[in-house]
Amino acid sequence: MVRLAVDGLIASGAVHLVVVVVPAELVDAASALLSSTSLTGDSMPPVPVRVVVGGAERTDSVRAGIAAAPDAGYYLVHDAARALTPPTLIARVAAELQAGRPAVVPALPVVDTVKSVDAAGAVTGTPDRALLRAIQTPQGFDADLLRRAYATDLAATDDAGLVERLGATVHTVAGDPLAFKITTPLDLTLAEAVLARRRDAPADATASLESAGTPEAASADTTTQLATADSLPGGDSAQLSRSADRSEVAK
Ligand SMILES: C[C@](O)(CO)[C@H](O)COP(=O)(O)O
Repeated sequence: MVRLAVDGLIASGAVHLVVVVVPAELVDAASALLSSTSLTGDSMPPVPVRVVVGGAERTDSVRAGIAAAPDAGYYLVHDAARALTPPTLIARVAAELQAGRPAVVPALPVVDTVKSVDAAGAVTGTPDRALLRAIQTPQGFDADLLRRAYATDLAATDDAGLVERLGATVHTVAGDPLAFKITTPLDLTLAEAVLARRRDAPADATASLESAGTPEAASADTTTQLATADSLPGGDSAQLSRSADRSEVAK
């Protein structure tokens, strides 16, 4: 999953450096796994991949990743668990940063009705589904903004949550069903099916899967969608890829 996630970031053409954050005991294995990953198309320079040690919480790991790329102009924070994220989605997030957005996240409409509950499990409310979005990665940020967010002691389940607490506006772009988080055994079965189908019919596998979610996803997009993968201006952009260190990931 880490390898696929890093390959996707590089294939987007939008990154200059990838920092992979892993538990200490997996540094050697990750380094070996990724040693031949700094590959790009014929006309592009290779993208270096650095492996660094993370921390106990998501925020500790992202903080370590930021420290490993101190000169970046932009950061894309990505989950290795979203290993099948299409490079076009990564490029879409990067393009919005390039266009001047300080914080950009991929979003999909929510298909289930969502309820809040109290500690006893009793329903306390039903938020309007039309106003909800499921948020994916990579999440893109102006580097100074993300560094400021990480200079605080705030906690959140995603990086955009930290940036929101600073009062910054976070913009959404259309997410992609293929950027789903591979967390449960069922997710893994789906991921394997996607990869098998890609091997058997590379051209139409992704297209048909993407089209299943695209019209609704497009309606969630509050910004212009660009499908090109231009490099970001003004110095390095860095990718922080979370390690697949979740205990619930199926082995
Ligand atoms: C960042 C994220 O993928 C957005 O949906 C999600 O919050 C990550 O959660 P995790 O518990 O760290 O996997």
